[in-house]
Parts: sequence; structure tokens; C-alpha cells
Amino acid sequence: MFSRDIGIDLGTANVLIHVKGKGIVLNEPSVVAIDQKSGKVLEVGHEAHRMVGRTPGNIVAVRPLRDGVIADFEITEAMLKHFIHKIGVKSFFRAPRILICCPANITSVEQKAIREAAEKSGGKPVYLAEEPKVAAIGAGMDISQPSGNMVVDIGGGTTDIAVLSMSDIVTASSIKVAGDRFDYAIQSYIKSKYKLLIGDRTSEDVKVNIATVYPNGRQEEMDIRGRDMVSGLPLTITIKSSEIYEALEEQVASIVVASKSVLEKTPPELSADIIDRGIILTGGGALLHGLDRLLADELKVPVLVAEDPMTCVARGTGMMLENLDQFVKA
Ligand SMILES: Nc1ncnc2c1ncn2[C@@H]1O[C@H](COP(=O)(O)OP(=O)(O)OP(=O)(O)O)[C@@H](O)[C@H]1O
Repeated sequence: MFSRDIGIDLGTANVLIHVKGKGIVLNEPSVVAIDQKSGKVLEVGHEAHRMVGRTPGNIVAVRPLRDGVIADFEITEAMLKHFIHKIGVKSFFRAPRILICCPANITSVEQKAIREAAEKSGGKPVYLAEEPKVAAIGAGMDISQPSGNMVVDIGGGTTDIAVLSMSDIVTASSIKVAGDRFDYAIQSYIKSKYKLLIGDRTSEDVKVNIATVYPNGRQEEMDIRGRDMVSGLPLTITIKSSEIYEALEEQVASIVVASKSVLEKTPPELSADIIDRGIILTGGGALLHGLDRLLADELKVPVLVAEDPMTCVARGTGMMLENLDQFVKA
């Protein structure tokens, strides 16, 4: 059997793999559990994610990518190898060609690290594609025409903002404020207001279930558990959406500022196109309650959330794989 071409969205929070002709075959958290004594990889993906914050001393559940780049090269490689092995596309005769996505503004050293990790995981050759471009394609935008399209891809580690025309990036910005920062902001708000320490999974649950970034966007409540910093004992408190609004205000403001500065650098004809078409939000952060409305108010441009925003990049790699030979020549 000949091996197939594969597209990888190597995300800070999740890894998605698209196999040409099959669609998305893998969607797992970017987490690896390791035995610190032996250095052995114990679990990868879903199983490792269940362990986050709940491991005994000798085991750590780590996320090898931070802020959208590879923080731990060996573990990233082990994770990619595991996933590629799991989907069973490797063949004895030919290594799979891999198209892998990276944030728009990473350095050449970071690009090299991503390429090497994919090569060592069995890809040959390995092509890199810029994430906002692939996200736009996956969101169904026709970026090949001479007209302006704007995408804001809010992932776990980075928010990539780009204006695209004729299949290329015209203006772009990439900031390290995205889902993870929202989680930390919630943790530090609860720590300073209630002297309660909560874990990563709890803060993410709060963000998904009751957060809003639009004034009076929603009014929910949630019980959360953590450790009281004063007594050292477990404690449950009830928090409200309005409190999480306060917690996230500053982080969200920096996404607004970055988006404004991209628009300010955009040539006027393309700006006019963006007013007509609207800005498309992709990535898991696009689901943050009220973000579309807030951006629309602040940027004075319609803002739409892509369909199934968390799979846009993976679906975009799928579309690019269909024309990989053309992409390679370009
Ligand atoms: N309903 C939701 N509301 C708010 N945030 C959400 C929601 N669902 C998922 N997220 C967040 O989306 C982020 C993950 O998104 P995604 O999988 O697109 O990121 P990634 O591609 O792994 O990251 P990056 O592109 O930065 O490398 C996480 O921070 C997650 O908490």
C-alpha cells in the first residue's frame, strides 16, 4: 500500500491530522505524560490530557508546544511520531508527504524546529504553510482573487491576524494572547479576589461555560473547586459571568488592538473589500462568548465565526493537499 499525503495542524492545544482522501482522522490534545525517572513516554493525547494536574510526583503531563512554538523538541517529536503511527499511513515503500501549519510570524529557527520534528516523525518531504492562510482556506474563503479577506485565528497559544489577497498575506500580526492566556487570567483573577487556587482544567471549563467578553453578554453562574490559599483546604465558590468579563478584559483588548493595527496597515481597496465580506474568526478562541460582537463594535466591520472553527486549519490543509504539487511549485 502506498502512503498518503497528510496535513497537520500542530497546535498548542490540539493536534489535528487530515489524510488526503479520508478527511480528519485524528483530533487530540497536544499533551504527553512522561515518567520523569525513566524519561519514558507513558501516554499521549486524550489519555495524557486526563492526567493534567492530577499526576503523582514522578509523572508529568506536559504540553510540548507553548505560545504556538515548540518548547520541548524531543517531546513534540515523540508526540508527532505517536500520532502518525496511530493513523497508520506510513508505508514500507514511501514516507507520507506532510503539510504542517505554523504561526505566521515565527522565526526561521522555529520553522526549522517544526520541520525537523515532522521529518523525524517520518514525513518526507515536509512542507510548511502559514496558519492564517490555511485557516482562511478551511473557512471557505476564496483567497486566490485580487480582493481583501481578513481572518483572525485564535488558538491556544497564538492569535494570528491576517489580510490575504491573491493567495498571499498582505498584512499580518501574530500575538501570544489566546486561549491559554485567557485561562491564566481567570486563574489569577480568582486567586487575587478569592484567595483560591484553581487548576488549568477548571479555568478552561469556566471560560467555555460561563465567560463572556461582551458587556452584559451573558449572565451565568458556576461552582468551582480549588484550594483555599489561607486554610490550605479544598473550597467551593460560585462565580458569575460578569466577574470573568472583568478577568478577560485586558487580554481581549490586546486582540482588538492587534486587529486594529493590521487594518490600519491594509491598503484602502482591500479594506473596502473587508467591509463588504466581514472578518472571519477561526480557532477555538472564536467560540469565546461575545468576541465576535466585541470585535464588530470595535473595528466597525461585520465579524463572522467560521463554521466549526476548531477544524478550519485541518480542513484547510486537506484542501491544500488536493493541490499539493501546485503549492510546492509556488
Ligand atoms: N467554547 C469555547 N469558548 C472559549 N474558548 C474555547 C472554547 N472551545 C475551545 N476553546 C479554546 O480554544 C483553544 C484551542 O483552540 P485550537 O484548537 O484552535 O488551538 P490550537 O490550534 O491548538 O492553538 P495554536 O493555533 O495557538 O497553536 C483552547 O484554549 C480552548 O480552551
